[in-house]
Amino acid sequence: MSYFSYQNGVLYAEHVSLAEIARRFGTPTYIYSKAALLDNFAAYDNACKKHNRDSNSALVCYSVKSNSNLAVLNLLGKQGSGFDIVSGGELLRVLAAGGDPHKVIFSGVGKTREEMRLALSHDILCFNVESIPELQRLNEVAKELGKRAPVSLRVNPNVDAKTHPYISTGLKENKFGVAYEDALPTYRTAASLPHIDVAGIDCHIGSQLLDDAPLLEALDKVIELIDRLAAENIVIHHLDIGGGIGITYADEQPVAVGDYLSRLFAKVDAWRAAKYQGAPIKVLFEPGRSIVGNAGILLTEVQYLKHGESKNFAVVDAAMNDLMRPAMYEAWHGVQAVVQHPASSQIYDVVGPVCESGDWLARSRELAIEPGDLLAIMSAGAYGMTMASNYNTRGRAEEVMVDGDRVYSIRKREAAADLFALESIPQFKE
Ligand SMILES: Cc1ncc(COP(=O)(O)O)c(C=O)c1O
Ligand SMILES: N[C@@H](CCCC[NH3+])C(=O)O
Repeated sequence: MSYFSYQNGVLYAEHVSLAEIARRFGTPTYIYSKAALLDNFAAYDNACKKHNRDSNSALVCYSVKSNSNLAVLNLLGKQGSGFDIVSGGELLRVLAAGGDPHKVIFSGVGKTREEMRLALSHDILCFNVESIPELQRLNEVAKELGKRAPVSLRVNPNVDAKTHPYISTGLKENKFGVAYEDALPTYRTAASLPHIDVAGIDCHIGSQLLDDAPLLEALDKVIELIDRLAAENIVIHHLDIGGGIGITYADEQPVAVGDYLSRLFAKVDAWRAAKYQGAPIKVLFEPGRSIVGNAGILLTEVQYLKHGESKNFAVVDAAMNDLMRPAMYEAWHGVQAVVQHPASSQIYDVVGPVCESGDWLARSRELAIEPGDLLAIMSAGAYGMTMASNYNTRGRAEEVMVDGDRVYSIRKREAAADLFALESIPQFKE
């Protein structure tokens, strides 16, 4: 199903015209489709059910960093989703959205004591620990609270995810996880610490993966480790394979979530049957982009058309502070005119008002546009609003959710003037 499509020459989100959204909510505005979010989550959920997994034997822990809007978290939580967090702030957002802390896993290389306390006090499902010093710190903090911390080690399987180097995380040179060779001794340390409970094993090899072969290769390596740990009586109760499945930005053809999960569960089931008399192991997933990426777009208005010496620029009212991906990774996002009209087309770079040459959203696109026209920046639901900043003292975009023929604001626009009002003005003495 297409959640964003043209009807009589106007681009719609589900059954609401983007022109109407701009009129009601202004621009720039992130627009999310509720149906897309539900369908994308269901792709995981249905594949788990198809392979006879219930919530005790499989759990989707949506990766909050990809889109942490409270309405999005609330919607997914109501579908039974757990959450993968990387900060105390993300835990507070999950709680504010009504998410279940017992379904929260905490990833990240730099957890502070305060964040550990917060997570322990809410009895989260598991800490994905990334180093021995972190393990020791967690043991101390759990001791202070009179608790035991459930732990997975994030193992770095040294598998090439074949994605952009900035979003590849499972190689030796990446800062993430414990080296594969060090995993056994690190588990021995974990098992010896009085306030640590070894619960699982975790890996996450990168993002925007189009093929599941590297994920299945990582799974093989994780399985091998679990067997070696079992030989030492260190029992692993869950296996977390991370997130990483990609989406279509241009013409990429990512593996279907259902196919990937089928192959993964087939491997897991065959292994458990061969080595553990069929005793199941719980499988966790940490998807972000594949749930929200194509469920969102960024709506912006053309302010000026500027014809430079060698290029034409469409200056719009969204910028790198709203959508950082093009500036940061030279990421490609589709750009569609909301109203198709007969103006003659030209090749434009779509740029924002921020004072950086890197402030572009799209390059060399053929567009038939005039000042005042609306453009939709496609596939912007993941790592869009969550990576936004107030650079250039710009306010933040509005966010709305479309549900059939209804649309509602899910975050009040923050104008630059609001930012100013938040700060007290310092008094300088002569
Ligand atoms: C630890 C961890 N889990 C899950 C994710 C979500 O990844 P994706 O959005 O590619 O599914 C990320 C981001 O890459 C991550 O770093
Ligand atoms: N922010 C990245 C993905 C990072 C994944 C986090 N480990 C993107 O926009 O593609």
